[in-house]
Amino acid sequence: MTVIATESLSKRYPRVTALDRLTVDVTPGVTGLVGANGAGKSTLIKILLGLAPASEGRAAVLGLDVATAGPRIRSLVGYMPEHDCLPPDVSATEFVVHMARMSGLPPAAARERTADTLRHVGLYEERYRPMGGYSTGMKQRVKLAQALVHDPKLVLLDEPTNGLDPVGRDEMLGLIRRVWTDFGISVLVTSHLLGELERTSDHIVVIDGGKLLRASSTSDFTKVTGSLAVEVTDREDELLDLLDLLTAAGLKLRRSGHLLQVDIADEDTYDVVRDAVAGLGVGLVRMEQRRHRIAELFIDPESADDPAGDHGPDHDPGPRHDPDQEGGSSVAA
Ligand SMILES: Nc1ncnc2c1ncn2[C@@H]1O[C@H](COP(=O)(O)OP(=O)(O)OP(=O)(O)O)[C@@H](O)[C@H]1O
Repeated sequence: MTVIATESLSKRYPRVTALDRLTVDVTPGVTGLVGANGAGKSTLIKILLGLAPASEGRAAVLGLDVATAGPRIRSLVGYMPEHDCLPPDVSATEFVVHMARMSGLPPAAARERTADTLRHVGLYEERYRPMGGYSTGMKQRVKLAQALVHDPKLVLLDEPTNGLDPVGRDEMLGLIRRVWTDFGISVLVTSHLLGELERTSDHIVVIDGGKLLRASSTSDFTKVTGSLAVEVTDREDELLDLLDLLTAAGLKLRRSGHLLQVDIADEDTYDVVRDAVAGLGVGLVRMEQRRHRIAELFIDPESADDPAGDHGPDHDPGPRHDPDQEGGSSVAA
């Protein structure tokens, strides 16, 4: 069963091709749509809601054709827009009740569902105050609540973690995960940060320049690109002992000079490597988890015989560190 299916979907503006023959299926659960700014994420969402026509190709949401069934789709789907769009003089309760009424809920049901969804997103006393005085995190929560209030089958969340600090981002990602696990509402969530979507999503779709780069389950995704870089001091005998021990422990690894790149099989991999290093008394220079880089998404692991060779010890820039976005690896250049 698919909740979203697109077939050779294109959207051309006079100067830009925002979507370029995108064919992708999204199944129930949480799906992360990741791409740099301008990759075409918001354009895709607008087409899926039936708010913008495609230039070519087809798309269906919950089995409904976006070209003909826009109003029906919008009654079954919740949408959280990217930008700040909340009226400052209105309280969260008033606003979400209004959105529920717009979706066709009768007054009593609208009030009840509003209270439930605002509770779910963690807004309590503040819900009666004008939203102009809210923090970014509170505004994002109200935007999530209004997307959920009419009990949709699917929600489309456009950059819900935008502008949040690391704690706020983790809380938002936790809420999003629970939209699926607690309520069974499927989620398509966009971000330019691959790392944060990996933790939240069952599936990941990566687009770049409007084209599909990759679509797979998150576990396949991390299996392919997750690796530990282990750099040891230049004692060849120690290095060989470590290689033997890790291979005997069933780990897959590649060697490039004094750098071992160990595929992360599961959460125990780190401990196995650490214990082996400690047990042998090998001099360890560094050990760190390689973050994803968008370039790596192009590498087919079956055909790349020595990925470590591309990023040898002298060239490996190490994990991408984005000071604003701690904990996530950015796919933006
Ligand atoms: N109405 C429009 N008219 C012309 N060009 C547009 C329009 N909307 C989007 N674009 C262009 O289409 C491309 C894709 O934009 P889109 O907003 O879908 O990207 P995005 O992945 O959502 O990025 P962001 O996170 O920055 O919004 C961009 O080059 C953008 O400038």
